[in-house]
Amino acid sequence: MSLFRRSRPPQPVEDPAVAVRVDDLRRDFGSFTAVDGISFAVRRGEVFGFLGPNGSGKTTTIRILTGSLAPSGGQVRVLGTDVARDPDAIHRRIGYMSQRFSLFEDLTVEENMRFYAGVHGLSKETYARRREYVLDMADLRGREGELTADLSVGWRQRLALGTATIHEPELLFLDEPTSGVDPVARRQFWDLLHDLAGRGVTLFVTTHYMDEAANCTRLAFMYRGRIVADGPPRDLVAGGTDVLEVRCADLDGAEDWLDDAADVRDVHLAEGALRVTSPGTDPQALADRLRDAGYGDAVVRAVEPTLEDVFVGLVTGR
Ligand SMILES: Nc1ncnc2c1ncn2[C@@H]1O[C@H](COP(=O)(O)OP(=O)(O)OP(=O)(O)O)[C@@H](O)[C@H]1O
Repeated sequence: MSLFRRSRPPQPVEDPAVAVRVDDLRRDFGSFTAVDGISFAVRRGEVFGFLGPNGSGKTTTIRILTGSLAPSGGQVRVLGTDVARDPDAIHRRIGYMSQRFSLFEDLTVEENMRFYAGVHGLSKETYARRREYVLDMADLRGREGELTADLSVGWRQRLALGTATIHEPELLFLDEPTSGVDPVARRQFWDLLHDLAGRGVTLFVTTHYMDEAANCTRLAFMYRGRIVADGPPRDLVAGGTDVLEVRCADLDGAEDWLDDAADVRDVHLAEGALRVTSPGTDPQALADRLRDAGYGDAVVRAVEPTLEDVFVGLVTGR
């Protein structure tokens, strides 16, 4: 054993307003690179949406940020702490809610809350106070003794949020927290998230739902291990290429025809019209081509892109 402590490289002075800072993060699984040199920062108080198709590297990134997986390269600082050096220091200050809710189905509501209070070492007094908060927040008062398995998905989801925040974390990671939940429960859940954000909790959320993405203050979009777009939702939409909307009687036929057109990146049906991603294509020129192809009644106009259009454009353009 050396008598001298090995000197560590000096740590950068962290901006206290930054909750998460990721620099050139990389994670390989064998010869496969799941996270390919990403960099971004999340400011305290933000509702940060981390988006991307299945397999793009979101969960891998969250596992690294929460200290449960080691990175292959790069730096990660969470709440000013180097996660790789001191994972325990951040565990007390962060919360994590996965899409599987991490609840014990054969325990009651009360027992689940008490279990997570124990995991985080809450005192009796703190637990008594937090228990009241969770019961009110999750609308579970009177159901303390019910088996978790008997609760509806929406209630289980709110209980999972309560157990993930029982220790009052400063930063909460939510990995697809609303998958499999009906639209009403999803909206109620987002109300709870906004309430948490209003109390100063930084939220780091992954979701597949674009309406939820629009609730975030900032978004990063992952694709094949890289961040391909980053910014407030409004800026991302404003920076997107216009989408062409096509209306005609035979939408199925027109969709097939457009699918085969070389300059069309994406076409899909939404709300009774076709939305066509085809950067640089003039609406009138497309209407003429559709008419020549036998869709004489086609009306084409340029419309504002939605977030979904922007991301479809990013993915199909690669
Ligand atoms: N332990 C592992 N061993 C090998 N490959 C892995 C491992 N974990 C993840 N991967 C691969 O890394 C890629 C990224 O996975 P990850 O779960 O991070 O994606 P994701 O964006 O979270 O997707 P989803 O939305 O489906 O959860 C996938 O191709 C996945 O198969």
